[in-house]
Amino acid sequence: MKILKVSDYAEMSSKAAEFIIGKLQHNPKLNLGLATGGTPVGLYEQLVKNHKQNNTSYRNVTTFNLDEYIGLSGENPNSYRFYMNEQLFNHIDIQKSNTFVPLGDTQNPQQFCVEYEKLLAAHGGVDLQILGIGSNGHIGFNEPYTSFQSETHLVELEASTREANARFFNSLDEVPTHAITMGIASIMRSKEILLLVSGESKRDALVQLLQGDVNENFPASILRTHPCVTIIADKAAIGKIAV
Ligand SMILES: N[C@@H]1[C@@H](O)[C@H](O)[C@@H](COP(=O)(O)O)O[C@@H]1O
Repeated sequence: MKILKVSDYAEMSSKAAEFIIGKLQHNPKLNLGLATGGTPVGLYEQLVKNHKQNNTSYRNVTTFNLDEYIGLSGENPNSYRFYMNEQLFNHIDIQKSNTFVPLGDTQNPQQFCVEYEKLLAAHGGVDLQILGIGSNGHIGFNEPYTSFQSETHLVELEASTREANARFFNSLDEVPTHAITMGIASIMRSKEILLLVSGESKRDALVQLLQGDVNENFPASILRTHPCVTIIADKAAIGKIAV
């Protein structure tokens, strides 16, 4: 794993944007795996800014999002589909039909998961996957003890994850209890992974990722076994960790 140390959230976001734009210049048909949550908001802002200033094109890009809450339609402002449209897709020249986010209001989540996995394979998989990390080490919505062999599946969210994400909802009760997420094996099939880590609240998770064992009790630890991972972490997240 390569680790790039940056001063703060703003620098993490601009370095991550530069990283993606560099990949797009080599491969305008990039299959880009996207994450939601607070961490990549600044990155998406930078991508939008760059698109406006430099005309970087996403016309031939296909995107796959990691996860979505069960029970929320794409029109619900708390859905990850809505988030992606607002933060990124509505402001760049991507074809909406090439943007895939799991369907939170699907009638048949199990079947949907199988189809999503097929869709990823049919497109030749993800070239570059953007990831954030939960403080318990979750990636996507793969909570601790998720099998490293898992593919896209339905999950029950941990109380700590629902509490961490309650800040986006009116109350904790409104946070869905379940989600669809790409599995650990699905994420690990990406050719390349870019993990963004910002803030003191992620420091313990970063220590565990860099220094702990590769173990299903800490899902992100599997990234240590991937051949091409870059971590961009800010000073607040790194603290005194030797990197
Ligand atoms: N499902 C998302 C993840 O994809 C995200 O990376 C992580 C960290 O979120 P944040 O960036 O808001 O700290 O938790 C959320 O629950």
